[in-house]
Amino acid sequence: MSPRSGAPRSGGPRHGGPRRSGPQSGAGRSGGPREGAAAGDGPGAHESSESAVQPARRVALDVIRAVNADDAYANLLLPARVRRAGLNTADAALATELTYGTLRRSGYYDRIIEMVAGRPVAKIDAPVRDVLRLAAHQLLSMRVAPHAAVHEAVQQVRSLGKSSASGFVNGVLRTITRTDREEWLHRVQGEAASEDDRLAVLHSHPVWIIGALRDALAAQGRESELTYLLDADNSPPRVGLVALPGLADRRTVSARLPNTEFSPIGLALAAGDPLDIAEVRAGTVRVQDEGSQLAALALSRARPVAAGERWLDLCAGPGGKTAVLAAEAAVHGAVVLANEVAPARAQLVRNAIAAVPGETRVLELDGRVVGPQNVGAFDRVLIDAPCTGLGALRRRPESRWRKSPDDVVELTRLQSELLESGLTALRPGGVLAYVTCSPHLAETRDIVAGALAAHPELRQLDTGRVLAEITDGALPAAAVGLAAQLWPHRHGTDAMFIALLTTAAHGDPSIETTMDTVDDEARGADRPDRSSDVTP
Ligand SMILES: C[S@@+](CC[C@H](N)C(=O)[O-])C[C@H]1O[C@@H](n2cnc3c(N)ncnc32)[C@H](O)[C@@H]1O
Repeated sequence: MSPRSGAPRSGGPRHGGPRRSGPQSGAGRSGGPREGAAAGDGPGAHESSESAVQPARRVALDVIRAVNADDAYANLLLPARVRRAGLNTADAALATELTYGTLRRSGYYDRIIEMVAGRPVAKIDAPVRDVLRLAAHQLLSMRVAPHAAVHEAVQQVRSLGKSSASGFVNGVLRTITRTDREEWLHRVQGEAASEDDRLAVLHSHPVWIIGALRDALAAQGRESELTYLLDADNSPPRVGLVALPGLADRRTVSARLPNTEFSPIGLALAAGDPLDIAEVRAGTVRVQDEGSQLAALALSRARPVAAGERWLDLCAGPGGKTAVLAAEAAVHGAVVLANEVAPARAQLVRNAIAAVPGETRVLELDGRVVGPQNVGAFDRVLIDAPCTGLGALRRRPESRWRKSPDDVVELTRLQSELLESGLTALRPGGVLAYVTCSPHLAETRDIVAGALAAHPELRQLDTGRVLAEITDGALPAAAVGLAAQLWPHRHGTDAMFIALLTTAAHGDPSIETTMDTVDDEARGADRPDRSSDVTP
């Protein structure tokens, strides 16, 4: 079966600092346009230029500045800025494309800016650099008239109090417009130091992430799909909604919205504000990626629920999966305990489950202590572990540039400890779902293999089979061993990894009928040394 996403799109660069100081293009060779003084150029010019900037571009630059200068999150800040600016629907869509597109592809644009300017982007004044990236996105990836993009960029740099850099901005951007997009792609690829570097620049992912994604696809025999995945990471995700079981009837809502392809409780929102939907305002329909829905259902539907079961959601914030689990539990007379270490996120969990009847308590503990305090107390446990989020790059445009291989090292330690705690909390014969929104093998396969190696009594359930039942056989090619790996390019979901584990409880027939064979390979018998996975 071929991947779902369409033809590859252009774009993409690497993160981080300068790699090339030497100019490559004609303009670069001659030293490139001069940036001028970096400091503010006088108050009066600033205000009048600001009002001259088109509102969507003003909002986009504002958000990009906050992301790059203050570590803000675009997906959180943009909606607030759009509201504050009172943008109409068309301008809001434009601001979103400008912001997300620029942040995602800034690595690619940086390489071109470096070629033209004749210096590393790190040596360009940060606000000026952001103006250049925003304009480069319009010139290289959007259908914006070049003169409009250049003119607005010059106005923007003035509005930032950097009038002396306006000639530099004008020069760099005009030089970019003189070469067509295909030729830029060609030139940038010609500069690449290796095949992974070429893909990194072309698809705007850091090189170490290219390697991690390649390894994860290869584990499924799908390495050839890498460029489809990279393209999908650069494409806006569709908005998915979940109709909480027992609280919202998907058939009623789907009279207005189409069902999603795989999740039996999912709906797709093609356009518009989810808050325009009454059920969303009531909290019975929620925004949620289809992959997250399937992860929660894999646990709640792994086997029939007995009334009175106790379920634990150990890393619950902000509560998307808790809401599904709590709704499922309420239907069957089970009870959920949620836990989230960050108090603000624990509050989001409480908000997420406000519409769900029943008493779902939310603790605010380090998940590593919850197991030892509740030995064998839960029938089902969800460990939706903190992870690099490499499977959700579509949603968080800046995140790929913020993560590093060091994060993998730190996170994998925490993931193992949280899984250990969850296993301690699991009653013999109970079911545990280990889930990440990352396909990185060190965070997925290796964590599960470590647990299997440490606990001879532990077994893997056939997650692919459980998902096949949930989706009525519709989910293609998700199995990776006895676990499951979803993909943006293949399933249109975030790249969720799901592994179902159980301990064999003597005489528990429900386990014997759902349990597949033990995956000895996953236990680590022939496990390759993955330590190299976390180096760039
Ligand atoms: C991937 S997110 C969970 C997403 C959530 N299940 C949902 O569907 O909305 C991981 C969560 O684990 C939390 N976390 C990180 N370290 C933790 C710890 N030691 N104990 C418990 N939670 C932790 C993070 O704050 C984050 O909210």
